[in-house]
Amino acid sequence: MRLHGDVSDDEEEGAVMDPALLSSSSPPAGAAAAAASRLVVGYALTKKKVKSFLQPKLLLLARKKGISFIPIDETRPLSEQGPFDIILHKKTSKEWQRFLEDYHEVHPEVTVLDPPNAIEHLNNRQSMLEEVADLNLSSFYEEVCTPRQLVIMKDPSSIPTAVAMAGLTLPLVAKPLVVDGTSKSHELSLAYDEASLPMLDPPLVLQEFVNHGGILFKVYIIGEAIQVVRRFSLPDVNTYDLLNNVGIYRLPRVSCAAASADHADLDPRIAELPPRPLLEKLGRELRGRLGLRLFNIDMIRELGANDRYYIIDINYFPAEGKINVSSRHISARVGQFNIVQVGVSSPLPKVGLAGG
Ligand SMILES: O=P(O)(O)O[C@H]1[C@H](O)[C@@H](OP(=O)(O)O)[C@H](OP(=O)(O)O)[C@@H](OP(=O)(O)O)[C@H]1O
Ligand SMILES: Nc1ncnc2c1ncn2[C@@H]1O[C@H](COP(=O)(O)OP(=O)(O)O)[C@@H](O)[C@H]1O
Ligand SMILES: [Mg+2]
Ligand SMILES: [Mg+2]
Repeated sequence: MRLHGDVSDDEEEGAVMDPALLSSSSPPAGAAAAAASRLVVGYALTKKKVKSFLQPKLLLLARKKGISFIPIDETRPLSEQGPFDIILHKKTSKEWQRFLEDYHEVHPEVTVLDPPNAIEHLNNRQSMLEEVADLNLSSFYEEVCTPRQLVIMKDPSSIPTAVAMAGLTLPLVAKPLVVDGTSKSHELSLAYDEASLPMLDPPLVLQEFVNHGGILFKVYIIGEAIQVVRRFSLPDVNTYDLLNNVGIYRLPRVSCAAASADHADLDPRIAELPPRPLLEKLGRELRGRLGLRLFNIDMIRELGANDRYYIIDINYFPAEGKINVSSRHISARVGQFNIVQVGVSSPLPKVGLAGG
């Protein structure tokens, strides 16, 4: 049963080493490897994700801990595969969601990472940020909010009036409303003037651009573990830019392409990481509210307001492989399982400051 609507594997480039080949020294024997394991993780991921996440070092380390990763065959019933202790997935189609929920009804003892109905919240740029508004951070000096934004479902000609009614301030970042793993869902634009707004293509979210010194914090939350890295972001927009630019500007894939800024020579007021206790509280709150254990938060600090942070994006099961340190350790604890301690060297591609 080929599940439609996913970013199908056939579209992905490149051959991928089947991790099951690594789970035993003898010829590939997923079942035998699984039988010898303390913990069996079935996974349903695109080839791109397998390549970026299930790196050989992770698999060998997991194997030492008695953990094996077994690919799920989406053309066969899940109940005929396994048995699994954990199912790890990043698939968005409705068929897959039903497939997994039916299986989990029969096998409630299997940990699903993460429940599809929880992941669904992050597939929409409005619902993904709704929980942020209700965060209880009263015991913190810092403020964490989201930029003011407006959802436009259709009728581009209505955008200028809607923006004026909402009192949004230009420039505005236009983002596709739906996030579905395709590159189209990452096609962002920057709108400088009201007259250009009808050129946008709904459904979209229009979000006020917040100057933040060109540095973004990517906060990875994996179970109770938290890892934060700096990335180059879009440059600030000043009054001169606003007065001398009109139109809609397509933005590059900043968060994917951005190189690490962890070792860049930056103004400490811009580069200083958010306070650890704040990130830990954010992690706890959002894990509980979103019902997720594998996600990351894109966070910026308002330029000149050292204690005001904005969460602008939340991603499910993002590319941990881009966490930049010469080697990184993430300990992921899920429920009663301690999945893996990951030590992987992951040099980052060097790119210039994005955004031009
Ligand atoms: O949204 P931003 O902040 O850009 O972060 C993206 C999203 O998490 C992507 O997932 P999605 O497309 O589902 O939102 C993810 O693609 P994968 O999950 O396919 O890896 C990218 O990984 P890389 O493309 O490997 O960088 C990661 O950089
Ligand atoms: N409201 C905003 N203010 C300032 N910069 C923003 C804003 N929204 C997005 N950006 C910049 O654009 C990048 C991509 O936006 P994001 O919402 O993370 O989309 P994606 O899901 O494609 O990563 C961010 O990493 C940040 O650099
Ligand atoms: Mg992002
Ligand atoms: Mg995103």
